[in-house]
Amino acid sequence: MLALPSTRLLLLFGESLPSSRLPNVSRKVWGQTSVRFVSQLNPDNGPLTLSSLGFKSDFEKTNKIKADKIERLDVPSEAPKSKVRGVGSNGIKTVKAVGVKKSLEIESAPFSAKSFSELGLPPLLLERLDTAGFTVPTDVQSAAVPTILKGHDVVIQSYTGSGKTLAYLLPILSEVGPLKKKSANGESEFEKKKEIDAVIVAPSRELGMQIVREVEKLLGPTDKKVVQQLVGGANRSRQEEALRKNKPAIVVGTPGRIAEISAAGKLHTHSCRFLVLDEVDELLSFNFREDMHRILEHVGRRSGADPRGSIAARRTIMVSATVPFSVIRAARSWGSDPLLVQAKKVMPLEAVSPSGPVNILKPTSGSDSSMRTQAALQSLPPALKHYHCVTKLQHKVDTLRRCVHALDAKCVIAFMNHTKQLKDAVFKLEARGMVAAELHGDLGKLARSTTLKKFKNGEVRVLVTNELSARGLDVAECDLVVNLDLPTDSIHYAHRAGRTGRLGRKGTVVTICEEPEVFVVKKLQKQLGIPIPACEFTEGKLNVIEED
Ligand SMILES: Nc1ncnc2c1ncn2[C@@H]1O[C@H](COP(=O)(O)OP(=O)(O)OP(=O)(O)O)[C@@H](O)[C@H]1O
Repeated sequence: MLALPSTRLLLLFGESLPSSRLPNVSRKVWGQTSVRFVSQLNPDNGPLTLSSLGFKSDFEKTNKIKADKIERLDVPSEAPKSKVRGVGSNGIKTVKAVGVKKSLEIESAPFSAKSFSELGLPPLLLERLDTAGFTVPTDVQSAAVPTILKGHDVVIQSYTGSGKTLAYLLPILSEVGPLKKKSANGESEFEKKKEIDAVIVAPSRELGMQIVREVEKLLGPTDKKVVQQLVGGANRSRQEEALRKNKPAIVVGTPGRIAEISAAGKLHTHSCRFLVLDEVDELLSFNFREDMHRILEHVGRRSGADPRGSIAARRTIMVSATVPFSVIRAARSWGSDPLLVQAKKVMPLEAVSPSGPVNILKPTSGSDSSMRTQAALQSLPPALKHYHCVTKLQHKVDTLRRCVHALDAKCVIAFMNHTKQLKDAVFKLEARGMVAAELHGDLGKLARSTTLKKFKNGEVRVLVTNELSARGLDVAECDLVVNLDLPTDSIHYAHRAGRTGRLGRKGTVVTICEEPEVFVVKKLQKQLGIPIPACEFTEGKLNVIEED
C-alpha cells in the first residue's frame, strides 16, 4: 500500500502536456525533459512515485538514451513521395501532396522505461516477453505495471495503440498462472484449481479473442490452456467443458457469455483476484447493464465490501482510451481508492473532478457533452494525420478508391453506419478491382474471423465495417482509416481513428462527407483539438486545400 494518503497526491512524470497534442518537434523536447514531480494538493507530502510504490525509477538515468532513441526514431527513413506547392488544375490552391510509406516504421515510439526488468516482473515472464519480441515497455506499461503490482485498483487511460493490453496483462501474469513470481521458498507453486483467478471482460468477440491471443503469446504453446475464451457466438457447451477439464486460471470473454455461464454455476469466480474491464466506457453502456451487474457482483470480493471469510479483495482494472466522468464515478464506487494511470502520470481518482476527468490542463464547463469531449482528448496517437474530403453521396465510394490509390494505402479500414450501404460499398469497390470485404454483426462468428484473418494477412486491402471494429481491433499494418459515414461523436471518431497509427506508426484518417456535413467535421476538430483540413484527390495525390 502507499505510504502516503493517495487522495492528496498528484504525480507527473515528465511533461504534463498530453503527448497526443504534441507535434514531432515538441515530442523530442519532451523526450529530453527531466522527470518532474508535482504534488498539487499538498506540497508537504512526498509525491506518489514509482519508488514510493516500491520500484526504482530509472527515468532520469535513461533520459539521455531515451532522447537519443526518440531522436533516431523521429527521422523518417524515406523521403515523402512528393511535395507540391501551387495551384491545382481546378483552381483550388493546393499546398502539399502526401504519400504513405509502404512499410510502416515506428516513428515516435511511446517508450519510457529502459526495460521490462525495471518493472518488478518475475524472471520467467521477462523471458517470455523477450521471446515474444517485447523488449521495451511503453509509457503506459511503465506506469501501470508497478501500480497494479502494488495492489491498487486502477483506471488505465492512454491513447489507442499504446499497449494498454500488456499494461494489465503483465501484473496479472506476475501473480497468476505458470509464469508468476516464485514464493519465498523459491518454489513456483502453480497448480490447477477450480477457481478462476482473473476475469477479463471485453465488449466484442474480436477484441476478446485478440486478448486471448496476447495472453497465449506470453504463456507459450505448452501453457496455452491456462487461458480460456468465453466469447459469445462460440459453442457454449464446449466452453463449459473446457472450463471443467482445463481448469484455466484466466478467462477472457464478452459480458453476455460470462454472465450466462456464471449464472449457470459453471464459472467459479468467488476468490477471483483480478477483474479487468477492457473498453470500460463501452461496457458501461445500457446494452451490457444487466450482464455487467452480475459480473461485478459475482467476480471476487469488492474491496471495501463485507469480507467473505479469508478471501482477498479483487483488484478491479478499468481500461480505455476514452474515460468519461461516468467511468470515474463508477470506478470510485467499485474500487477502493482507485488510481488513474496515464502514460506519464498516476493520480488518485479522488483528485479527478467532473470538469476535468483526464485532462487537467483544460477545464470544461462540466456538462455531459463537454465531459465526453474531454474523454476524447488524449485518446488519439500523436503521429496520426487527419483530413476531410467533401463529395456527393453517390461519389463517396469512388472517392474512397481514389483516396486509397493517392495514399498508396495497403491496409485500409472504412467505417460506415448501415449494413446495407456497407455491402453496396464492398460490391462497388470489388467491381472496380479493389479487393474488399465486409465485417459486421450480421455475419456469423466463422465468417467474421475468416474475414479478419484475410485482412490481417494482407489478402483483403479494404475492410468495410461498422462500429463493431472501432474498438480495440489491432492490425499493426493498418495505414489508413476512412470514415465513409460520420461517427456519432468525438469518442467514436477517436476509436475509429485509433485503428491506424498503432504504437507510434504512421497513419492517416480521412473523413469523406457531404457539404452539409462539414460543420460536424469542424466540431470534431474543435472537440478533439486536432486539425482536420479539407483535401481532395487529384492526379493520384492527396492535395490539402488551404482554408481562407
Ligand atoms: N512494449 C511493447 N513493445 C512492442 N510492442 C508492443 C508493446 N506493448 C504492446 N505492443 C503491441 O502494440 C500493439 C497495440 O497494443 P494494444 O492493442 O494493447 O493497444 P491499446 O492501447 O490497447 O489500443 P486500443 O486503445 O486501440 O485498444 C499490439 O500489437 C501489441 O502487441
